[in-house]
Amino acid sequence: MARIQTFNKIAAEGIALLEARGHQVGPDVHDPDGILVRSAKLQDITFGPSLRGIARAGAGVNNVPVSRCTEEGVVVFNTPGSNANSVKELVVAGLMLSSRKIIEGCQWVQTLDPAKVDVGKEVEAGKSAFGGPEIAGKRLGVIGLGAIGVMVANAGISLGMEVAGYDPYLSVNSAWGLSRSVLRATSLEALLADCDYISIHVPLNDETRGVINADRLNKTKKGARFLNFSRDALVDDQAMVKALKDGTISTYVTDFPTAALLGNPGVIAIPHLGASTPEAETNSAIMAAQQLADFLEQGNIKHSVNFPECIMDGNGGDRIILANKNVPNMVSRITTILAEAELNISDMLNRHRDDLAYNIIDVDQTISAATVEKLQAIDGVVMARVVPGGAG
Ligand SMILES: NC(=O)c1ccc[n+]([C@@H]2O[C@H](COP(=O)([O-])OP(=O)(O)OC[C@H]3O[C@@H](n4cnc5c(N)ncnc54)[C@H](O)[C@@H]3O)[C@@H](O)[C@H]2O)c1
Ligand SMILES: O=C(O)[C@H](O)COP(=O)(O)O
Repeated sequence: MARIQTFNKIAAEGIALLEARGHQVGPDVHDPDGILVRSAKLQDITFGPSLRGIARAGAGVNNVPVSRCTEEGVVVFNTPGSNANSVKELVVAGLMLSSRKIIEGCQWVQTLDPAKVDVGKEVEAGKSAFGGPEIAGKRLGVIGLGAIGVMVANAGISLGMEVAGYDPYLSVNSAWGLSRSVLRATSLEALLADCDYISIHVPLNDETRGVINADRLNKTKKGARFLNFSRDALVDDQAMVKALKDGTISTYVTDFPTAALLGNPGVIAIPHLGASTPEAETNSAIMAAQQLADFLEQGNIKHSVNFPECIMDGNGGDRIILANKNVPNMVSRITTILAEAELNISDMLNRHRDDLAYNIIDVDQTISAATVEKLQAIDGVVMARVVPGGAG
């Protein structure tokens, strides 16, 4: 049994999956082996020595101190694509809201006093103040063509838009899913200069922080509508407010409101609702719970953002999982210690990702605590554990 601490309300299906597998789950669990989280910030949390994995039920991991986790041998998971449809649907709504003055119009209708005016007559007389263009035939630029960006780009095509995409790291999987009608923008600047509607779908990291800055906004097509359903810090708020004031951007739709944006005309601020559908919450919770349980029970790693993918069927005997710096001679040092302990390796898988290697090693005999200690003491070993319950 593992102890799993939750840091947000996680959909019941995910909790049930873990409990059905015999794990203790909840917000008050102490000394956790695993953490299950949505958007709660974990940067200021000190992790105890028992922690082995963190599963983010969702896509963005900027709330998790991933580098620190890697150094401490903690595997971080996310759930790619689990909430993409939910976000895509809200982006489609955002396109409409950015184009037609639906929110202002609805707010105005609520101000009409039926005791004083004929509401139907007043609506017909006043509606011309709330018109706006159709999106069909206009050009949509999608920055980042991952799980969400591909769906948004394809939805744009279905809605009769011309769509251009920009993603220097486009995966083969995304390329397969992308409509052939989507044009390739040669650069971010070219996309910004050419598009009437722009939607950004990239992770927040050191490369993308502030990617939409004053310089790029100055080069953006006059009157463009900008949608941000990714993260607040991708966009320089002050520069966006200025662009809204001078008409460079006509509407900024964001799922990540900040103090600097509130009260500015042209801002449509949504309270981070992109993934708030029962379908997305259930999908994400189940995927996160499954991945965390598979890792804690068997050492298998799927959809980690800091460890390599590594999955091996067990043989029913003891299993060691071990992470080490990806430098020469590590495997021989590990296997030497196992040989000295007279352990026969029945199966072994070694994978690496950047500077980190991860090993799953099944042996025919029982592994002693002393052997694990020797493995942990090898210079360059970040983490070594016997998976409780063996590799069956
Ligand atoms: N509003 C919400 O509730 C909500 C929900 C899910 C995800 N998100 C945000 O959306 C982001 C994207 O989610 P996803 O599921 O599509 O992730 P994803 O990993 O499937 O796709 C991200 C894409 O961005 C691309 N990319 C990375 N750096 C880039 C750059 N500098 N320029 C252009 N493209 C770049 C990658 O190649 C990848 O194709 C998440 O990281 C998260 O921050 C928000
Ligand atoms: O990155 C994500 O998956 C989204 O921002 C969703 O966040 P949430 O799980 O807090 O709704």
